[in-house]
Amino acid sequence: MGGTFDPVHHGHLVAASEVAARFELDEVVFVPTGHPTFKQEQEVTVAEHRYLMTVIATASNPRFTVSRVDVDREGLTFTVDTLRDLKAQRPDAELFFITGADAIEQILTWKDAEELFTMAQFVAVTRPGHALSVDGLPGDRVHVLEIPALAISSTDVRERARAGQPVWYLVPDGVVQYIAKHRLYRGQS
Ligand SMILES: Nc1ncnc2c1ncn2[C@@H]1O[C@H](COP(=O)(O)OP(=O)(O)OP(=O)(O)O)[C@@H](O)[C@H]1O
Ligand SMILES: O=C(O)c1ccc[n+]([C@@H]2O[C@H](COP(=O)([O-])O)[C@@H](O)[C@H]2O)c1
Repeated sequence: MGGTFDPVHHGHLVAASEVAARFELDEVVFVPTGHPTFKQEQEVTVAEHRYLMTVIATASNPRFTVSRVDVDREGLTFTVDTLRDLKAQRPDAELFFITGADAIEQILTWKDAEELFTMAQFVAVTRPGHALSVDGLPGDRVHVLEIPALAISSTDVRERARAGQPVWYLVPDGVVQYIAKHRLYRGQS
């Protein structure tokens, strides 16, 4: 599952858990972006903080891991590179890339979009506030999964933290504490 995870929240974790159960996945690899290509206009928290919060959030689940491939790669983050790197590390694995409804909607504008579908299957999960459409995408490589609706976004968590509002129960407890300890999101939205 790729994401900017700024910060990781329970919407991400439920999506990963649901897809893992439905598709009987051995492992869900969370891949925080290095420099997200579609978020160049906005301030994004340094990758190391986002990576560490993702490690904290996933630590208790034996099937969840976190990869540094995008964080450690120079330049903008493209999923075609993510999948290439993951495949090189796990040559025998069948890859599924998990996305929410908003992300899958844009996938045809991603770099090397056609090639992506040859490298992995895609699982598009429902997300409150976003219509889930996979029209025009290859039906044999793109799956749709309805998951419990959690109307949580990283944007909302950042805005709450900045406003001094609680973020308990929107993100894992360790992430609440990490945000407070490092005084994240105090000066941005
Ligand atoms: N509440 C949610 N339910 C289902 N999928 C989600 C949810 N939140 C995020 N996702 C999906 O997780 C992936 C990573 O999302 P991302 O890290 O950009 O979080 P975000 O909450 O959308 O962040 P932001 O508000 O900063 O844009 C995307 O594919 C996104 O669609
Ligand atoms: O490869 C691309 O062109 C591309 C363009 C936009 C987003 N993505 C990926 O989609 C995932 C979610 O991205 P974001 O910006 O919504 O956090 C993340 O893994 C990104 O690397 C990938």
